[in-house]
Amino acid sequence: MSKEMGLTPFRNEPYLDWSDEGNVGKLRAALEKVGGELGGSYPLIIGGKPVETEGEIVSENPAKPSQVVGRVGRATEREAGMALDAATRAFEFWRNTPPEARSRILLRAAAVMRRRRFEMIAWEIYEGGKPWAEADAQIAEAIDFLEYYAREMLRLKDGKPVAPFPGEENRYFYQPLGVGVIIAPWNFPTAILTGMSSAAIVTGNTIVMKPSEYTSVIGAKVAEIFEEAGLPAGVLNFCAGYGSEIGDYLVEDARTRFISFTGSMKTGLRINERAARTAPGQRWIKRVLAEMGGKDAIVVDETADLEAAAEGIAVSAYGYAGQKCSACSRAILQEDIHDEVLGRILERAKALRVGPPGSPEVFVGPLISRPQFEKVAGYIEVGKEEAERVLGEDPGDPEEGYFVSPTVFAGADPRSRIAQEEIFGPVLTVLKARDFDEALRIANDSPYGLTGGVYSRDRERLERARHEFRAGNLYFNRKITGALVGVQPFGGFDLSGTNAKAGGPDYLTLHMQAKSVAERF
Ligand SMILES: NC(=O)c1ccc[n+]([C@@H]2O[C@H](COP(=O)([O-])OP(=O)(O)OC[C@H]3O[C@@H](n4cnc5c(N)ncnc54)[C@H](O)[C@@H]3O)[C@@H](O)[C@H]2O)c1
Ligand SMILES: N[C@@H](CCC=O)C(=O)O
Repeated sequence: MSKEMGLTPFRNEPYLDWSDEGNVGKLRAALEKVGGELGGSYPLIIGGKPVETEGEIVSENPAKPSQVVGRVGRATEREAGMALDAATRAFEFWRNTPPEARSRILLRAAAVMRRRRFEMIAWEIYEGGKPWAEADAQIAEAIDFLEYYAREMLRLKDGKPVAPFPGEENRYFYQPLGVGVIIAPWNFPTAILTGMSSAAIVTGNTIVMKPSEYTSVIGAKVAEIFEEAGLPAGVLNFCAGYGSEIGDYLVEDARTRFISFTGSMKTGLRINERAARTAPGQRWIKRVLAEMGGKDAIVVDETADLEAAAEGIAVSAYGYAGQKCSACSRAILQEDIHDEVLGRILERAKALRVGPPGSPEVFVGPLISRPQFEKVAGYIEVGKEEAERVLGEDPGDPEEGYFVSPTVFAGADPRSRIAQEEIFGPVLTVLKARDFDEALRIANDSPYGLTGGVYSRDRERLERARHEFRAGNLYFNRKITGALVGVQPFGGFDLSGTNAKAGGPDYLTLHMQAKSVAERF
């Protein structure tokens, strides 16, 4: 147990206080320092050695697309194959490395991340377009994953008790799986990449780590932090590349034992299908963890604190410009309070500062990329056909940054596209329901089931929602984003994914196989 190593119990890393001038000064200094490092080159790292590639990924600042954040190696199938080989070789020693030693690497990585916190926040701002508080929350969450999984491994290292049987010793314990392919999205480029990678590593697996093509510089920094923490060569192989170029190859290869993916439903389902086929020479059924999108709803009834509801909806809808799988994209308001809550949402949304994340007051930064900007702009056109746009403007010139202002559509049909499809931008669809029954029915009328919320003071309704609201992460009388590691294990139902519950007590076991050993004396 963690007590054996003298560890304090897990506690979430506190967020930085941006009203503290000291923190503001430190971040400005980090932004300047990192600003001087923009445009640098980052090779792949395979088996601990830098590997140059013919092509490159040119990563840009979404708030200023002409600014190159960095140039990162762009793996082809050749380098992806090299990475799988290196991970396969490293598995031979890493699987036998004591769990305590593996946990120590995570603890050390957390310490390195803490020391480099302002620098990492700065990279999040430049490459991810994150407002300050969001960028900071990313690094805090990454630290949390490292600290939490280090302790979880110590809890699980000796397995679990089984029923005693006369004349025998019976043991039940866990062993690593093998080579894992880690495929991450761009929207939580430090936290999710660190979380998925550290869980795989601490359980004794070796990995090929593929960050999103939009945030590959941050991927290189995360790899660097693990190296600085003393992770042996070959355990983590940094293999940046385009999903369309190396994704299928990594998923289908016989050397791959498991895939840990976070991203869109479309890609997740593709991975799931391809991983199910048995490649020649493959000796296992591949395991797939696929955490995917959402079309998350908040229901407000007539008993609710309407002020709190409007605040929770606005924060959940527009934080990081709505680019969270947990974002509120549907507000379902009972008809007797609909107009009042809508009015309060509009008030709040209008007051949000939109722009390049140059100061702590900016709440809505840019969308991540031109394709994402075009996708959201397209949905705004769809929304204008399907409902009434009561807030928002047509997006401006993408050459000036991928900005879209907070947008609200009202009067939509719950079956319309803007009420059914994941938009992944600062676009909220407000729906009207006759009563709580209808509100819950509308909330559940989605192929997704990631997050959800209810604002109500009615105990009976809350208890009903507790069981009937189809969401892996359900919140009452608060915002529906910002799940905390160890506190709200994260992962959805239905087509939101495999319900892996990152940051929870079952997560690490998904990266291992359990063994029963019986010895008769
Ligand atoms: N449920 C969660 O925990 C969670 C968390 C964050 C984001 N998301 C979801 O992620 C999506 C946004 O992320 P995104 O745009 O990066 O998603 P995406 O599916 O486009 O890409 C995710 C990753 O998959 C890779 N990829 C693309 N094609 C592939 C293929 N054929 N094989 C293997 N890998 C491939 C990409 O290169 C990237 O690294 C949203 O839908 C969001 O809801 C979910
Ligand atoms: N875990 C994050 C969402 C991750 C997906 O984008 C939250 O709870 O807001």
